[in-house]
Parts: sequence; structure tokens; C-alpha cells
Amino acid sequence: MNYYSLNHKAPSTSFKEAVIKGLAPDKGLYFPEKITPLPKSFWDAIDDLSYTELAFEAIKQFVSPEIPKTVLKTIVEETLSFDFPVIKLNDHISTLELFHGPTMAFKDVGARFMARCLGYFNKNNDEEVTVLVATSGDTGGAVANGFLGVKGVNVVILYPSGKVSDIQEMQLTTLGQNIKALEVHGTFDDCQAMVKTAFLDEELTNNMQLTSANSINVARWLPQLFYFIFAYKQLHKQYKNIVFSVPSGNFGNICAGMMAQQLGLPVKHFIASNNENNVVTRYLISKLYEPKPSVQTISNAMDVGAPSNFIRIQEIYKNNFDALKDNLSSFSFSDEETREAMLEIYNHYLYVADPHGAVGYLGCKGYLKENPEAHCVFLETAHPTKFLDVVEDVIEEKQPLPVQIQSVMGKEKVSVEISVYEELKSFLLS
Ligand SMILES: Cc1ncc(COP(=O)(O)O)c(C=O)c1O
Ligand SMILES: N[C@@H](CCOP(=O)(O)O)C(=O)O
Repeated sequence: MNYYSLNHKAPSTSFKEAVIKGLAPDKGLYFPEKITPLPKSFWDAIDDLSYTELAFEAIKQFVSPEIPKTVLKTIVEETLSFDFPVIKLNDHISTLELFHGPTMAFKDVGARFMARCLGYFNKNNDEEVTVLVATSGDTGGAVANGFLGVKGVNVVILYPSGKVSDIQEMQLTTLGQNIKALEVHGTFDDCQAMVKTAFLDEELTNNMQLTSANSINVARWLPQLFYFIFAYKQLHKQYKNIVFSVPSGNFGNICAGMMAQQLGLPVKHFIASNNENNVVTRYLISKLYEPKPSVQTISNAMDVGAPSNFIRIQEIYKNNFDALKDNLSSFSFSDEETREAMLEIYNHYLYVADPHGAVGYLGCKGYLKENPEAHCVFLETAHPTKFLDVVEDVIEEKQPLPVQIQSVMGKEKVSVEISVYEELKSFLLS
């Protein structure tokens, strides 16, 4: 599959080059040249196919011919070595738990898939690759875990100082080896802007092979489309009008869901559920896309002022506002509403949701008011214990810590503080 730059000022490139480069030379995100819907026989067989078979068929067109089928099979099997259960809360709302991987957030799938693709492409290459990642909380830990000890790969994670949870910080600052953490005095958007600037800096790119493990990288972004197919497999016999409420920040996950829909997944509608960082909610009301600096919230991983992937969503809908609006609703919620939702979910359903999932739940409720015939699946994008302070404070109940979380507790934090791009550059050159 070839990929073109959404800035349209760079040549199109293969999957391999798109993964290795991360971002196109004109700073545009890569997008597949063609999306071929999966045949009816695939959807008809959904009950008989395993998760790995479904994932293999769904991703095949995007990675071939550069990744041979046998290699892809192994990559998919290794990537998906944990569960993706749907939990029904009531007849209209379910949640898809995406936190059963090693770092307990939905990023594990993309990070593990990308690490293996990069490993395959680099296997006969002596040149080291530096993977740059900006994180508002979860990508950093997942990429650190996914790339730990991978030969020839150095990972540099930029995270906003004081704006990630304690456990998220431990996950990205304590692993050592080939993983380095930079604590940025700024917001996630500052981290993301520094990463994008680095890709355009010839002094850097002439000296080292840089790539990104954020969802701007197609190998990190596209595997997220599996989730929507997995949820559909579990629910389609019971419910007809399935809609997804996706807690959104950088909009990679919801955009991957829209790619699954392009492949033919019968999704009725998407809901982008936001905290107070709500550029897309405002856009759908005003038609004006006006990013603004992010504000800090209790669903910190969604504290994104300028979502990278919105341009991919615009591409899917050919920049047609009405077509997008037909398929996408968006709601924005305050921290107070989020806390109330966490308590409501706990009291009514004895289910402990994390703050991001709770925003997704509120998105379901908002949509169902006008569309009572739908069955809404909100994505539980991270395990509640990643946000221990908030969760225990709201439900007033001590939470047992899963082994994945226990394994990072008490380890020594190692990070380097930086404030401006020049400091990132000298760190990378040193
Ligand atoms: C727990 C959690 N929920 C939601 C999001 C938002 O996902 P996206 O950036 O793909 O919109 C993130 C971060 O990306 C996250 O870590
Ligand atoms: N919420 C993310 C922000 C980065 O998103 P990505 O999908 O583009 O990597 C995080 O947790 O870091």
C-alpha cells in the first residue's frame, strides 16, 4: 500500500517508508492511497473468525506487500495476546475494555504492532533508529514497554511535567535501557509541536534516523481499528444500531474506528466524547476549527488542544462538513460531570470506570437522549487504577492494584527536564 501526505507537498511512499519516517517531509500525516472494503463473506464469517484472523484480514491491505503474510500473522498474534471484553451495563450501554495489555491502556496494541513492524524492517539494518514520542499520559508508557530492549531502537519520550498521573509517570520514566524520558515544562501540545519540529530539522535528520510512535505513524494508528471490529463481533447478534462513543484527545482512536467503517463495519454513528478540550465539539456546532491551548483535567490523557488526527478525519469525509456531521456527534464534559458519571456508573452498575471512560459514558448518554433505539459502546481506554487518586476519591473505595501496575510501583524515576526545542535538539545530538 502506498501512502500520501495530507499536506500534498511530498511524494507518496510505501508502508515501510511511512513507518520509518513517521511524518512526511512536508510535515503532513500519511494516509493510505486506497481503502478497499472487506468482502461480505468476511463480515458474514465474523462469528467463526478469531480476533487474530479478523485483525489479520483487516490490516492486510495496509501493510502488504512490504510485510509478507506469514510475518504479518506472527505480528498480529504477538500483538493481540490479551483480551478485549465487552461488558454490558444495560440494554443501551456497553463498554469495551481496552486495558488488558501490559500498560493497561488502549495504546498497547498500536505500540506493540509498530514495534514489530519496525523490528522487521530494521532486521538487516545496522543504523540505529530514534523513536520520538509525545505523550499526555498513556502513549509514552505503552511505547516504552513495547520498544524496551529492542535492538537498534532508542526511544525518547516527551511528557508534560506535572500533567500525567503518578502511575503513568512511573510507567514512562522507570524502565531505563533504551528508553529516555524528557519532562517538558509545558503542555502535551508543546511536546507534540517539538516532536514535529524535530522531523523538519535537517541538522537532526542528517545525523540520525528519526521516527514517531505517536498515532501520526500509520503503524501505530491503523491497528486501533481492530477494537471496533472486536466489539461488533461481541454485540452484533444482540443489537442492530451500534454506535461508538470514543473518549478523544488526539483523535487517532476514533479516526481508526472510521477506517473500520470504511472497510464495511456496520457502525451507525460515532460520538467524540471530550473533556473541556473540545475543539471538535465546537467545530461541529460552529463549522469553525479553532484549536486553543489545552486545559488540565482529570481525564489528562485527553488534554489536547490541537488534535493531530482531525485532518485524517477530514480526509475520510472529503472535507464535507455535512457528511461528517451525519456520522459524528461530539459532546464536551467538565471534571465535575465526569466525577458524577464515575459515581453513577459505580452506584448503578457496580462498575469502576476511569475518568476517560466516564467521559465516554456521558457521550453515550448525550447521544441516546435523541437516539433511544441505539446501542452505545463507550471505550474504556485505560484501567481505573492508572488514575488511582481520582478514582478512589470519587468512589471512596480502595482499589486492588493489578500486577501490571504493581510492577512499576516504587521504581526510581529518571527524567531530564527541558523547556524549549533547542534543549530537545541538544539532547538528541548528545
Ligand atoms: C486513556 C485515554 N483515553 C483516551 C485517549 C484519547 O485517544 P486519542 O488520542 O486517540 O483520541 C487517550 C490518549 O490518547 C488515552 O490515553
Ligand atoms: N493521549 C495520548 C496522546 C498522544 O496520542 P497518540 O495516539 O497520538 O499517541 C497519550 O496518552 O499520550
